[in-house]
This record gives sequence, C-alpha cells and structure tokens, in this order.
Amino acid sequence: MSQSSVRTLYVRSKSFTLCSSPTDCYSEDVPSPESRPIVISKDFDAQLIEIVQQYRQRTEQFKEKVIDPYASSPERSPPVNDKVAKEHKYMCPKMECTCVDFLLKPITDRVDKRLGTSIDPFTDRKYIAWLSLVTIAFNYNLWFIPVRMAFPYHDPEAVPLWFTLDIIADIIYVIDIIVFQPRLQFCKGGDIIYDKDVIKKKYRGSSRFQNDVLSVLPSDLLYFLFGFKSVFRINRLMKSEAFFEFSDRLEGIMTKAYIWRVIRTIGYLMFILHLNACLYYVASEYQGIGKTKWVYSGQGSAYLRCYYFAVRTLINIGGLPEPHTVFEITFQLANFFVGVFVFSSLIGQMRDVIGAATASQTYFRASMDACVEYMVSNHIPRLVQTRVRTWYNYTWDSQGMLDESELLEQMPLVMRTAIAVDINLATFQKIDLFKGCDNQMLVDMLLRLKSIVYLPGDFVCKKGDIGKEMYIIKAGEVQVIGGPDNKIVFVTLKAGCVFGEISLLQSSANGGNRRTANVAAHGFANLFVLDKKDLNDILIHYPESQKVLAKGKTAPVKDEGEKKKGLAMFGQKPPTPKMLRAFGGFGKGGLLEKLRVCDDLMSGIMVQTHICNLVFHPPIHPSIISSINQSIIPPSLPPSICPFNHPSNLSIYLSIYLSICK
Ligand SMILES: Nc1nc2c(ncn2[C@@H]2O[C@@H]3COP(=O)(O)O[C@H]3[C@H]2O)c(=O)[nH]1
Repeated sequence: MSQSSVRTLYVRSKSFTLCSSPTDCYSEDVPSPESRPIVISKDFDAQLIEIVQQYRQRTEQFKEKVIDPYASSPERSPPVNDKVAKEHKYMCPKMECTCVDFLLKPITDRVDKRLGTSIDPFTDRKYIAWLSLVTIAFNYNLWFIPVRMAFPYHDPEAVPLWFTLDIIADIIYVIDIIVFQPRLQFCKGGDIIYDKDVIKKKYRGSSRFQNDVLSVLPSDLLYFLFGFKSVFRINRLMKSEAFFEFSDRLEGIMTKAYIWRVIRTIGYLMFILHLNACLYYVASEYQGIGKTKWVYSGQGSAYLRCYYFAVRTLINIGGLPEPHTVFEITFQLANFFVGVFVFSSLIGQMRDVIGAATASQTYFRASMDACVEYMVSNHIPRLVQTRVRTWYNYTWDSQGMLDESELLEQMPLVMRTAIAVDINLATFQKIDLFKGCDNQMLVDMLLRLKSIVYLPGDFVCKKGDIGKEMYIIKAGEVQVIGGPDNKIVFVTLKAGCVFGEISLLQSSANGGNRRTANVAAHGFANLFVLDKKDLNDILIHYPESQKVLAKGKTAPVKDEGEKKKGLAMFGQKPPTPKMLRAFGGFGKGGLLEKLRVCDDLMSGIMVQTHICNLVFHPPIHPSIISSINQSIIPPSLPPSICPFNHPSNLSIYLSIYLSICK
C-alpha cells in the first residue's frame, strides 16, 4: 500500500463522527477523547467521502424543512388543516400521488362537496337517481347490442348516432366506477363504514369492481381491425349488477313496490321476445330471406315482423307457416320448449307479484267472509250483520288494515316506539289531562293503545257500567248523552279529546269506578283505547304523573282559568252562556259560589229546581232536572250530594240549558 493512497481519518469513539483532524473530534462533552488514527485504502476513502456528501445533503434537506415544514419529504406528509389545505390545494400530499391524481384533485374536491365523501346506498335519493341513469345505459346496451348484431342497422347514416349513444353510455359507466361506487358506505361487523379510503379499498377488492372494469374495457378499439360491429361491446353487459341494485333500491323506497315488480316482469318477457326476434332474423338470413315460407319474407319492418313471429311462437299462439327444413324444424322446436319453460316461470312470477300486492285485500276479504258465514250459520239478526259488515268496510277503508296492533307487534320495541311517537305524541302532549305528565309516561301509554272503530250510534260506554278503559278520540266525534231515551246531547267531544277517565281514575269505594254518563259515537269514531290495568301498570312507575292526573280529575274549580283546565279534559265545551256571565261566571260571588250553597241545602229535586231557576232564565222544567240527575249522579252516590258541584255535571247542565233555552 503506497503512502499517497493512504489517508488518515479520525473517528470519535462513541458517536463515530468522521473528523478530518484529531482536534475536530474534541468537544466539550467529550473531555478526554480517545481518538485513534485509522488507515484506509483510497477506494474506501472515496466511498466514505461519498457517504459524507450524502449526509451533508440530508442535513441540507432537514435545514430546508425547518424553514418550510411542508417541503415534500418521504418521511412526513404535511399536516392537514384548513390553512395548509388551502395553500396546498392543488398539491398532492403523498409521494405516491400520480399526475392523474394531481389533475383530478380539484374535480374530486368538488364532487366530494356535492355528494359527500360517502353515500348511503339504501336511502340516498341522489344515488338512486344516478342508478336509474346507469340502468338506462345498461339497458341501452342490453337491448341494442343484440339487435345491432342481428339486423342490418349499421348503415353509414346510422353509425354516427350509434357511436354517440355508445360514448354516452360508456361515460356513464366510467363515472359510476370513479365517482359513485368508491363512495358507497358498507356495513362491517355491524359498523357502518364512512371512511372514503376504506370504502375505496373495499370496492377495489370486490368482484363488482372487476366486472365494472371489464365492462368498460375499450374493446370497441377492435373496430379499427374488424369494422364497426356491436359484438365488440358485448362486455358492456357485465354491468348487470347495477340494474339489479337499482331494482332493489327502487322497491325499497316505493310505496307501491308491486307496480315496479310488474313492470320489471313485463320487461323480462319483452326482452326474451326481443332476443327471439333477433334470432329469428339471423335464422332467416342463414336460410335466405324470403327463400321459404317459414323465414322472414324481407317485406315491411324487419324488426316488427320478426317480433311478431317471436310473440306467436314463444307464447305458443300458433297460426304460423309450418317449418319444412331440418333447420327450421329444430329452430321451431327449440322455440316451443323455451316458450313453455320461460313463460310458465314468468307467468308464475307475475302471479306472485300480483298476489303479494293484493295479499292484504285478500286477507280482509277472507276475514269478512268467514265472519259473515259465522253470523249466517248462527242466525244473527240481519241488523247486526249489517253493522258488522259496515264495521269491516269502514275499518278497512279508514286504516287499510283490520288490526294495526297486529302489524306493530311484529316490530321490535324501539321501532314501535318510534312509530307511536311520530304519529301520536304531539297530539297527546296537547291533551289538557296529560299536561304536566312525564313524557316517558306518555310514550309508555302510546305503546299500549289499541285502535277501535265505533259505528254511528254505538255506545262506547254506558252510565253505571264499571269503567275498565279510557278513550282518546283519534278521528270522528262522540257525544255524552242522557235524558229519556238518551235524546239529550250534553256535550260533543272531538278528535284529540279524552273521555272515560273519571271512572278509571277514581277508586272503587262508593262506586267511584262506575261510568258517570253514556257516551255514544256520533258518526264513525276511531278511538284509542287504554286499559285500566295498563294505565295502572304505567302509573306505578310515574307517581308524579299519577298526581297530575288525579289533580286534573278532581281539582276544585275556583276561577275562569281553572275552570277551563278542569273542563278542558272533556274536550271542547260550549262557550260560557250569556246567562252564566250574567250571574258572574265562576268568579267570587258568581255562579259557583251560588251553587256551592247546594252542598248544604241539597235535599231534593225542588231545591235543585230552585237553584236552576235561580241560574237559568227561562227556568228548566223540574222533570228535566230530575231526569238529568237520574242520569248523571252515579246510583251509588247518596242523593244529598249536589250534582252541581262536579264540574263535569255542571257542564252538562249548561249544555242542556243551551240546547233548551237558546
Ligand atoms: N259525568 C260527565 N262525564 C262527562 C262529561 N263530559 C265528558 N264526560 C265523559 O264521559 C265519560 C263517561 O265515563 P266516565 O264516567 O268514566 O268518564 C266520563 C267523562 O270522561 C260531563 O259533562 N259529565
């Protein structure tokens, strides 16, 4: 080894820093350097110098990064925050970004803004609308590729049109692959995945992606070699999944999904006929157009005539020229066989679709028929039979089913709650009787309601009966009636009113659990019914609400405001009569104070008549007052209890007064 090829370098023992002299290796933190000279060959020396240069370069890079923290670097991508994102809007953050990515960035940003980074494929209407477009493009290929293959439709004038349509369909396919499919949320282990990158990765690994890519392969380039032939576009049919997806999604959002199912089944039928028409034309061409009686004659519209042939053969209508050659007979036989199998299955499918669409109607008819049969065989009076039929018809017409609860019971509790809350909670919250009640209690109540339809004139409850249910009017009206033959209407309750709660909320001691009035449906009345047992079960858990309800029922009426509260639970009442106002209304020294006297004086009908005469002018006849008392005071109550001091009975008196004296 020559002296010139030898160079002396010094290595600091711990950190292996390369130094050009021993003193360079001294530093404050290394007080006693143990540097020893290393003798290296010239080649090795060159290598080391190169390494040192590389280190210097690296140091420079780091220095640069200190000045510009977002300088591109393999180790670090710039932090994503708004400011940086804006500054580097069109810069690709990752080293693996391609030019295409870089160019597409502004477009993808815009698309993200419009569509969002992920799409819910089940409910997103925009996606379903897009799918309809893809379905049109797919159907264009599905129907026109065979027809263009079979019939001579590629004449020079038509080629530009076909070409344009092909391009449009292809663009739709490509947009679907780039924009929509890589954004579709999916479910993994019960979690919905929204992350764009994960979704993209999943799509790219799916068989759908493979089919989608195959469907857009530019096989049309073969036109250059073999001429303009639609057979080269046959790979476009690989997009069939989009059609079936569209079909499912549409069924999911349509209120009458069977309409789409019928259209789809008819479409299948027409497509098979269409294919057959194409085959017939090809067969005719093979035989020679117009050569025999069986083939297409070459006259008129080729497609129309061939389609006509297909309809007659495949649906086995017959009446066609007899095939003669072996080829013709074989073709015709194949047609008949296909016709039998395909059409029998399509007809079966159609029957299922129509059967499913009318299933509920069939169920209704069957229930009603069974009931009528039962009534006839048990000699039920005709009048009752008519009422039962009317009930069936009205219930079916008004709610589209006989028993709503049957449908709801199939659902999990959370769904039932959602539906019940959505339909009725707002109405419930407005009912005065429930004001101040716990919302959760109302929801519990909603879940236990049963819907029942009453026919005009039906008694919902009768005075003196034991009250086992309370009612909320869903639709229609009921009337609180009394007097001889129940001819007197004390009050009419409308949708949203509650009744039947008096006997339910009072204790059975002294007959408090008996109905205090007759209530009958005025027209058709659709009522929610709440069982006493259900109500009690609920109230056990809501003692506060129980107090509110009890208060709503028994609160003493003190002034106009409170009177409203007390009476409002019976629904809309007639306005305060002029006469009542003349007597000072319900305020101090007014009607109530006068009536309270009867607590002490009440001993017979004459006293009541006297008070009535005092209050109402012209006076009410004593016989009417007597009949009111008989119909209002629960039989179990001692006669000494004044009927006036109960706000509800008071309202009845006022109603009678209005109806008689106005
Ligand atoms: N007694 C009475 N009941 C009324 C009146 N208005 C509505 N109703 C309702 O008619 C229902 C009959 O049954 P309930 O006694 O259980 O509860 C009664 C009240 O809810 C009224 O003015 N007097």
